Amino acid sequence: MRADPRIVHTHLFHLSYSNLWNMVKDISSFLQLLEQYEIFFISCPLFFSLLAIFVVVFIRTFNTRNLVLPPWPPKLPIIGNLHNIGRYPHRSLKSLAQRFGPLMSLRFGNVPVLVVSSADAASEIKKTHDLTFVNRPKRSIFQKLLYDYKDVASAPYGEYWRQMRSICVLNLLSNRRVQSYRGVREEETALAVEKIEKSSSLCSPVNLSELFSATNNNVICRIALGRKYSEDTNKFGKLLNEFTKLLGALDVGDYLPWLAWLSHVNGLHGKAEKVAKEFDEFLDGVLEEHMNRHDRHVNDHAGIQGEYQEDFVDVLLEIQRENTDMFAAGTDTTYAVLEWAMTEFLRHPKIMKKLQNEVRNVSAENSSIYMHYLKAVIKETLRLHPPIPLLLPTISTKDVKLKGYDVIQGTQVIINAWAIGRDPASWENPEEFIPDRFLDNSIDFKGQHFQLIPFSSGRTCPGILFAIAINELLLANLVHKFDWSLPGGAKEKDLDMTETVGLTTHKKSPLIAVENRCSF
Ligand code: HEM
Repeated sequence: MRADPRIVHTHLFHLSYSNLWNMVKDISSFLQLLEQYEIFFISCPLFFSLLAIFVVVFIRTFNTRNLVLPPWPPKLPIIGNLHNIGRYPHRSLKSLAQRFGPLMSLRFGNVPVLVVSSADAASEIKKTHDLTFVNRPKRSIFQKLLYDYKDVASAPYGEYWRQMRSICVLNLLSNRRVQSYRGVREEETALAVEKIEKSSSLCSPVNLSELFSATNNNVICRIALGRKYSEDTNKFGKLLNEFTKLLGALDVGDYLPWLAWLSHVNGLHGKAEKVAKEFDEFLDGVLEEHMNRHDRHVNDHAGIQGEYQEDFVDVLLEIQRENTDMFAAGTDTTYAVLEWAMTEFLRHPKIMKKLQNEVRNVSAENSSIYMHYLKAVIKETLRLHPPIPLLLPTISTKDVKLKGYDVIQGTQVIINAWAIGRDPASWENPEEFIPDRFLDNSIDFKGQHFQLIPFSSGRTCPGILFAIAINELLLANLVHKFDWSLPGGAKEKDLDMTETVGLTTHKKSPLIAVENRCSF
């Protein structure tokens, strides 16, 4: 099918007065965004002289090919559509897609970008053209933080990635492995419940965000690194936090290589190098501890099966150390689900009651099989609040036709899972939190149903089972043992739903709740 000839890419600018005004607004939000990354000084005269030179180069570059590109919003010289990203890219891109369609062509600096905002289009990318879009774009921050793209998440598709990925899936995150971590999950959940009981006995509010993050960190550290690092909780937690924040930071040099120096001047690269070094030192300590433990075990138990239990690092030690950092991907994302689920419960007490009825009536042995409503609640939370709303970007390795449009080699692909989860074409009352919508169908998040892809599809997340196991257990325990309310008699509508900025989205202000009897 031939696409609408009106969108043939022959003109550079289509500016009406109204979209000129929108652009002015967008540019001011772009400047705010830059300010956030401390590069507000780009307004220096040097920048504007370079700008003039590149306007000419830009226009020449764009007018060379006659391609049928997906519809696009107006672009600015040099920066293209970088000003359209806004503070919350998943929200800004959804609004743009409502005007320009589920396949939208943008340009971030020099880089062509395809934004995908419907289940149907995502399925084309992830199913039909999976191999064309399986690679990740190179990003200098990833290079600095992820051992020159050696970790599973950023490694280029190929033999090395396949090996790392299969180690992950078979040895660390398989169903059998995840089952074997059950004891750790249960112990840490019991400790979390104990903490809440203590606070409740004094009628003190509970900082649920902090509790979820700490419990999840403890579970992951015990499984991944062999022990808790709670004595270093603040240090390790802060480091992880900075690590994930940096992964989501906008590095202008990735899109405009001639401006790469800005990230040196504004300290972004310096920060990345510092965090990478600190992470490295932390992991050195973990590895040394493991090697000593392993040697001691071999000496003490020569040939006898002892209590020594292999953790992730032991397995990874046999291969390479670079992959330990993938747990940064697991911590932040997993606890975000708990935080948003509890937030939605506090806004929808009837839903919390319905889940309580279910968990209070199911026996412990059957719990994971029969808790249909709990599973529905988790799906609904992932639909409305996917922890990585734009998934991880990929890049096309060759020119390809997609629904009649040209996608050129080197195009970065952003799949807006957040927008897809709220698409009225797939969901009735898409903005409402209604777990019941999952009770009479088999829609799941494992990558087969493209209307719900918080873990992506194709090159999907290998940590799904791991994440769901801890989420189900902690959530079930929290509503089984306690009745929750907002502190000080606050109403549901008072709950602040503002999100954090970055690769993963959390609630910006911590979620504080109290037991019902202490709410006034
Ligand atoms: C609710 C929790 C989680 C969510 C929503 C999530 C989501 C994602 C997403 C969207 C991707 C990118 C897939 C793509 O677009 O290509 C990803 C990749 C990945 N995740 Fe997760 N994740 C979660 C938990 C975990 C956990 C617990 C682990 C490990 C313990 C983990 C390890 C990884 C790894 C290693 C990758 C890279 C896979 C590859 O590129 O081959 N994730 N995850």
